[in-house]
Amino acid sequence: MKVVLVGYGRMGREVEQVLRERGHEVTYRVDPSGSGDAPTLTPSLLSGADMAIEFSHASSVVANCGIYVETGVPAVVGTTGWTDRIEEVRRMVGEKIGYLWGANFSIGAHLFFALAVHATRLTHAFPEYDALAYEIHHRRKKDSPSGTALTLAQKIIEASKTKKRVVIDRLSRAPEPDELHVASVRGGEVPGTHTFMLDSEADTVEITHRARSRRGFAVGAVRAAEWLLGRKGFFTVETFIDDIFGEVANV
Ligand SMILES: NC(=O)C1=CN([C@@H]2O[C@H](COP(=O)(O)OP(=O)(O)OC[C@H]3O[C@@H](n4cnc5c(N)ncnc54)[C@H](OP(=O)(O)O)[C@@H]3O)[C@@H](O)[C@H]2O)C=CC1
Ligand SMILES: O=C(O)C1=N[C@H](C(=O)O)C[C@H](O)C1
Repeated sequence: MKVVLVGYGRMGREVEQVLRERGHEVTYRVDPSGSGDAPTLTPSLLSGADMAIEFSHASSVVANCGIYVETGVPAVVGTTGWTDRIEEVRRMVGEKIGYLWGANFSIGAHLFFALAVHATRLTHAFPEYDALAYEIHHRRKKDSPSGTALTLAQKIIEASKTKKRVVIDRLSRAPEPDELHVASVRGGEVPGTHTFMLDSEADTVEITHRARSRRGFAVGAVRAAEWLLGRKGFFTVETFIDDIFGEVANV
């Protein structure tokens, strides 16, 4: 595949390495910081491209989607922090191009989601267990909570009989029993750690996904791009995971 990288920061560089290893070609790197070949995405940069892979900033996702649709180039998007506009993007995409978004492309994160959802269902019989979640990321991360934490929270709300709403950040009050509290910590170089906890008077059950590096995210994104080629419509990474690994993504 001839791939345009949109966003050439930590993830863009990692994706480039995986693309090379898997026999793909990077035709342009788009990044406003001066580290790429061009500062912003334009339709001409996508000419002749088979795919765009975007790890950029939340503020650019919707405008870039318009350019993918205009040029007919499919895109895999890993950028987080913009899902308040997901329905707008879904409508823009329609059946015109293939567009796949995921908050976390690492396979282990999807095993983590599946385990957390299963554990939540098991606690239907044990209401003494309360659920909570927290995530830790490097000091340069711009969005909070992480896209992965928000995705996890949505899945837990759907699976839980008690938790109905997500509350984030610092609470200056006690959470209500139907609120799932999701907290974020930022610092150091942590590539991404997410913990789901079930806690009772007797004990604690913890499920953690801890990325060792960004490689797992990048491999997943490139595999998702290979999967997307030739497909049309708006997909999330769960569809791709489900397709290649069976029911893991949707237990
Ligand atoms: N789905 C997944 O598996 C993963 C998702 N992510 C997400 O990916 C995103 C990027 O992460 P990461 O690479 O660590 O961040 P970085 O800050 O290292 O890289 C993002 C780059 O995108 C650039 N950028 C900003 N606006 C645009 C634009 N309009 N067009 C092209 N490039 C742009 C930034 O430039 P500048 O700094 O000048 O603004 C920056 O160089 C984040 O939203 C993060 O949460 C990260 C890891 C895994
Ligand atoms: O910004 C990051 O680094 C990461 N962002 C994604 C998220 O917001 O969930 C995925 C991963 O945790 C790394």
